[in-house]
Amino acid sequence: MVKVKICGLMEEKHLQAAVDAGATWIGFMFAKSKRQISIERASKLAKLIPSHVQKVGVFVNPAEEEVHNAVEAVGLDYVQYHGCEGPSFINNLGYPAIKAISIRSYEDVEKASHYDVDYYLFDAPGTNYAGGSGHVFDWSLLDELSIPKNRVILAGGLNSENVSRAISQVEPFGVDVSSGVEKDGSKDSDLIKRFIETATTTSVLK
Ligand SMILES: O=C(O)c1ccccc1N[C@@H]1O[C@H](COP(=O)(O)O)[C@@H](O)[C@H]1O
Repeated sequence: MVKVKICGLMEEKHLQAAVDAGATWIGFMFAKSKRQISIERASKLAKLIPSHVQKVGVFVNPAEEEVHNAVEAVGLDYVQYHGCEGPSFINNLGYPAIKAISIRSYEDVEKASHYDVDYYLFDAPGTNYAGGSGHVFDWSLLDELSIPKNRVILAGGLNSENVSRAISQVEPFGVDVSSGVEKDGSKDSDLIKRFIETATTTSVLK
């Protein structure tokens, strides 16, 4: 079954909807974004998350100190690097890591092979911010991967209408969504439930 990450949660009711519907990862956005959350607020919300659901902190070119503080205060299980962080920066920090890579071309896909991380998150390039644009990239660029599929998380403009197609085509380990579970600019519990149900009931076998 495909794993699901719901990203950019800021309110208790939406977090609860994601947990109840079976999310594997909950993402807190610490980088500059309309979904940015403070460490204090994320720490409070994190206390409501059961231990089988993993907490991911999303950063864009952070200072090391910033990452250490958030991991400790929030109890993050993974750090998602969504900027231009290099392999040595990520390795030196030493936390379980997800490296996001913006995909415009096959050369971008190949950048994944430079990193030794737990998961590779392939996303569309950002517009106002480094990610969370709601745009889809050309999934066929992932047809020939040099990294194992069980390390791939697909992101970028996913929603309950296109996620089944995305899973059938890319066969990722997980999918990640932010804008696609929002209504009028805010997260929506029904959209979160529908997305998780659709993704987790889609067969990964072609
Ligand atoms: O969500 C944001 O605002 C954001 C800002 C800066 C870096 C990453 C961000 N979000 C990440 O992008 C993916 C895809 O978002 P979407 O589904 O296309 O809206 C999202 O899941 C976050 O991991």
